[in-house]
Amino acid sequence: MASVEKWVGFGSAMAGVGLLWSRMPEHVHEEARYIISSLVPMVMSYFNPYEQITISEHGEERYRRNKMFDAVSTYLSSVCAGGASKLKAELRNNRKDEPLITLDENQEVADTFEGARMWWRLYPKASRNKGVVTVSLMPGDADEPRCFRLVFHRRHRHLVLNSYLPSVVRHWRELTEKNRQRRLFTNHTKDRKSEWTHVPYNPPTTFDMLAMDPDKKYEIVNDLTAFLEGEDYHSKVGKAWKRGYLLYGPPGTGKSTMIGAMANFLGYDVYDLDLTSVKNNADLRKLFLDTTDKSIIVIEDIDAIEVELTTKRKGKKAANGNEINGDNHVRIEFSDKYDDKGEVTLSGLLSFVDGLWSACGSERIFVFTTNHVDRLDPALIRPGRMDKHIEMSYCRFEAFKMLAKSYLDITEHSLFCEIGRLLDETNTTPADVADNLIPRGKRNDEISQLLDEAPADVANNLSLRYKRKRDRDADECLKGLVEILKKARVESTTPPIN
Ligand SMILES: Nc1ncnc2c1ncn2[C@@H]1O[C@H](COP(=O)(O)OP(=O)(O)OP(=O)(O)O)[C@@H](O)[C@H]1O
Ligand SMILES: [Mg+2]
Repeated sequence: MASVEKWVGFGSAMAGVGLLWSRMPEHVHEEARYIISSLVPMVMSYFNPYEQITISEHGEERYRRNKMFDAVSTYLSSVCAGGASKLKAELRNNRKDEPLITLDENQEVADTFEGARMWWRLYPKASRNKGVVTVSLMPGDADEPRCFRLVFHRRHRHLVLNSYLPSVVRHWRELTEKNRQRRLFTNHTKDRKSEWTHVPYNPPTTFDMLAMDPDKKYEIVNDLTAFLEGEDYHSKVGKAWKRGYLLYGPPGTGKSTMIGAMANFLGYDVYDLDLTSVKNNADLRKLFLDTTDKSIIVIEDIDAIEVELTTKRKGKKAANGNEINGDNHVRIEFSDKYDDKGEVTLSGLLSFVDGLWSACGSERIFVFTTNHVDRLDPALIRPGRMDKHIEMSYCRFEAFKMLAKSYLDITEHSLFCEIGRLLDETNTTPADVADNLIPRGKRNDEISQLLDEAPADVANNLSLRYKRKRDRDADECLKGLVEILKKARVESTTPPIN
């Protein structure tokens, strides 16, 4: 009975409120509605202990990709996609045959971080105005982009914002760095503007395969390692984090091969700058500013580039006394100022190597190559400008042994002594030696791959045959090399007939 009375009382109270509401003026209604609508979420959140963070595929500027979205996507693929029942697979454009596994839309996965449980869900693209036809000039403008939603208990808010999300980003950076497809850029002119285009870049050479004096190689690898770890050092001494290498030596001694080995060692992209298609210093500056950090900027055959440069000191002499101006090879000349209207100047180029503009961007390696170091303008090679001058020289015995290991898979042979002597008496390039170490028929590295993949009994048999073939190849190639070296020795000692 008491409860019926209570309900009757509640009903008449509500009727009273309704009467009061109907007598209120319209503007009071508006205000009351506003207060109620802002109170509802507060009340809801009081009872709902979960909070959420939305990470949209596009940032505030709608056409810029939100890197946090990519970070989460990569993180979830590697860390907790295994818990989801629907995944997507995609093959990336690099040499690895591993598909990239990502979370499918509307899938939820759970993750645990420092004991806190969180849930991720990928929401698909949604139409912004359901049932309304929108006309947009921009593709995708009518859609809400895809987004990840992270839900967690509010007591973990601090942990999520200060530790969990930063760790997701860190994880993403490490993974992308490891799996990144390296690129080879080159500049060209389009609509009278210089720009970079690129192709995937997987240089085949590593420092192990590079045939050169082992001490010199060790020194270069050490130098690059110190560079990689040099962030603190460079900021402590106030130097831009960059390094310049000048590689010089005759054709075929491995200068370009060394650049590939450097790119492999550092994991950097390579920008191959063709100065002849750069109009002026302003163009050059734009190209430099368009390069990314962690890159090698290469100018090959710098002595041979006929860049018509604005000259303030015509008739200047190079270190060897050659007249630079008018010389067939070197037309890089001095300008004391930047010349944006005219053409590329040496000072314009050097301002990026160690001038004002060199501080823009970090972790850059500059590599200049030349066949004629003596023809270069002294300004280009003065001490401190190019940090290291590396001579790539003719093939001697130590370098030959590295080539024999890479090409023939041998570390000793009865002809080694004779070859060593002949190499000392002739000036043969590693390219020429390497040319003579290529066996006919199936290549040895292909065979050793077959060996890896074959079942044990087949492999044993193959292995014997492989060793016999390798020895035959080595005999044949080394005998051929001896003949070639003997011929080269005779030619080098015979005076030319006038
Ligand atoms: N030091 C070396 N170690 C291993 N292979 C080498 C070496 N030098 C040359 N080669 C082989 O010879 C080929 C030509 O060498 P590379 O293009 O690096 O010479 P380069 O010094 O850049 O010549 P150029 O001055 O003409 O540009 C390479 O593809 C490589 O196979
Ligand atoms: Mg080269």
